[in-house]
Amino acid sequence: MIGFIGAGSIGGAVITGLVKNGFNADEIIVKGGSSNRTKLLCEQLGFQMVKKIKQLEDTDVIFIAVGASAIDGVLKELKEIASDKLVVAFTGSASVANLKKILGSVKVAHAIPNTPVKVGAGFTGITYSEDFTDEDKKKIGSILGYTGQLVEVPENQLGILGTVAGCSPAFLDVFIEALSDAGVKHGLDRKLAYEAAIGMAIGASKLAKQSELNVSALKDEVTSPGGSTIRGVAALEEYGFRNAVIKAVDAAED
Ligand SMILES: NC(=O)C1=CN([C@@H]2O[C@H](COP(=O)(O)OP(=O)(O)OC[C@H]3O[C@@H](n4cnc5c(N)ncnc54)[C@H](O)[C@@H]3O)[C@@H](O)[C@H]2O)C=CC1
Ligand SMILES: O=C(O)[C@@H]1CCC=N1
Repeated sequence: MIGFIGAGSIGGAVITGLVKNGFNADEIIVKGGSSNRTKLLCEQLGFQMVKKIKQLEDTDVIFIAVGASAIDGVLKELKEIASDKLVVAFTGSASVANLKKILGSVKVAHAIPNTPVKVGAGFTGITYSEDFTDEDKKKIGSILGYTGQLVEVPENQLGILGTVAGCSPAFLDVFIEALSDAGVKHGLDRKLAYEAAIGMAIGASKLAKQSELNVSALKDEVTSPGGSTIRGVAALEEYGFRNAVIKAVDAAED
């Protein structure tokens, strides 16, 4: 059995990704917050819902998906039942050291998933406490593997990995929205503009993943000499697109 504390944006996305990609909902117990969001998700997915953290006693892995203001209270309650469990916190501001400070000898991990976990196409960075065995890591991999890629990194790289993969779905969404707006400005139907922009993002990402060429060379393949694309690329440079992306990552990191 696995447990979740918090089923908001990222908790709900991970639970959805698990169930929609074949993880048995009967093996998931969720302790949600005060809104009825967890209840609505429960009606869709069919996991077990509980009101108190101590009702997660029969689980062997617990995922914490609450924000920074709630985590200390959650950890203090969790400590009473967590001694034999693996605890993974998604909370951005958490750290292995801070988790250990409250949970003591409990094995803990800090992970930053991204919202595409919801459709099994996520990218999750994870750092384990030193006492995690290979078997423990395999167990976490066998669960989060249902939601996409899981990559172990040292904790000093988890923050920036979480920004590049975890915050950036929002950046890409802004790009897709802007591209669609531009299509509409030039006369495209709104629905078709979204379909074209999203279809392009999926296709170009698939090509970037599968091709032996790097993204710079893939860009070169689109820019015909004297053609329209290179004029668009030059305009992106003129308006500081590349620098805007770097500044967005700087801002998220700060
Ligand atoms: N949204 C995202 O894409 C990602 C978020 N994170 C991190 O995950 C954390 C949560 O973020 P979101 O899901 O976006 O926020 P959210 O506000 O959507 O979800 C937090 C949930 O925790 C629940 N909650 C609060 N106290 C609780 C308690 N005592 N017991 C049970 N549930 C409780 C709230 O009701 C809420 O539904 C943040 O620290 C964030 O940095 C990490 C990776 C990605
Ligand atoms: O915005 C946030 O703080 C979280 C961390 C990664 C994605 N969302």
